[in-house]
Amino acid sequence: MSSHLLSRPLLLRHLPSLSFPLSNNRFRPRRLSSSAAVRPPATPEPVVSVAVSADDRYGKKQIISVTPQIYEYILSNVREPPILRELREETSSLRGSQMQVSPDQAQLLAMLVQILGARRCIEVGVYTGYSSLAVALVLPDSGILVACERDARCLEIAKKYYERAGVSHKVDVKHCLAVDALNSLIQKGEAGSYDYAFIDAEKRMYHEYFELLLKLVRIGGVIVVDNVLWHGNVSDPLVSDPRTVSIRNFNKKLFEDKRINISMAIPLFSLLIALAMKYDKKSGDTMSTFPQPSGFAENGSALI
Ligand SMILES: C[S@@+](CC[C@H](N)C(=O)[O-])C[C@H]1O[C@@H](n2cnc3c(N)ncnc32)[C@H](O)[C@@H]1O
Repeated sequence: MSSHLLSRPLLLRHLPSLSFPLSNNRFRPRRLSSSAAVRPPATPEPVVSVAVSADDRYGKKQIISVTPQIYEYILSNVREPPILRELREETSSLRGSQMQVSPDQAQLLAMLVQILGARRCIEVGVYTGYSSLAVALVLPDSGILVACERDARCLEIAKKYYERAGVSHKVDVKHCLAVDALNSLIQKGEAGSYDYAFIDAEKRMYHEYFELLLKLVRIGGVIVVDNVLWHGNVSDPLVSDPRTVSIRNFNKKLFEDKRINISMAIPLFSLLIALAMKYDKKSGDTMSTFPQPSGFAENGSALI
């Protein structure tokens, strides 16, 4: 999240072009070659591109870049509920299917909700419902997820899956512009009553969504923001299309915002999630207001 970090380009130490058979989970790539067949090397080679900061003061801390093979491995370690898999597969043939969060991201969002002990959640940008269903599945029966989406056809699919998963009673679908839905929640007196929010809609509206959601979440509540790297474009000063500029400015604003604690996490390909936890200005405390996560003991979570 830090503009300090962003201002220091990462050096990418990488192997030559690599290709990865997606079905093979072993960490051994094949080098691309102009000649025909290439024998696999006798000894295993490192398979990852490694990035280190150009600034020596970060030491030799290395960050691996996620190759298709590594990503395949991550995906093979996701416990994706069958109903989510069905929704993902139905969505895969639709226009915009690349927009839905990946199974590993959905698993993380669901775990965050569980760790928070969240009962009241908001999602801005539902599409066909993958991330919202992942959250609704782990909410307690009395929990509620306000799901904001402007596209009626997407919502039909989402509602079908909420129904099939038996979570419809936990999802309050708002078919309208997200800003209108959020303003109406504030007008109804619901400010400070939500535990968790996920922003995943129009990139140039991130500032507006964030300000409204910051009113709606409680102290210690968490706002998760998708796509804050925007395909890596935010770190490239030569890229200046409106969406990139908007997300770059948004990241800077969050970094400087004293009302929240922040963390930029989970780099997967071009995606990166930012977390903002609402801060208590008076006590400087975000933790003391956390409720005990309900059902935590029987549904133990492991963050690995
Ligand atoms: C990236 S997709 C959401 C993906 C979803 N979170 C998932 O994991 O499946 C963004 C969605 O936001 C919706 N959207 C964009 N602008 C919106 C707005 N102003 N109000 C409500 N929904 C909006 C789009 O119609 C689209 O379905």
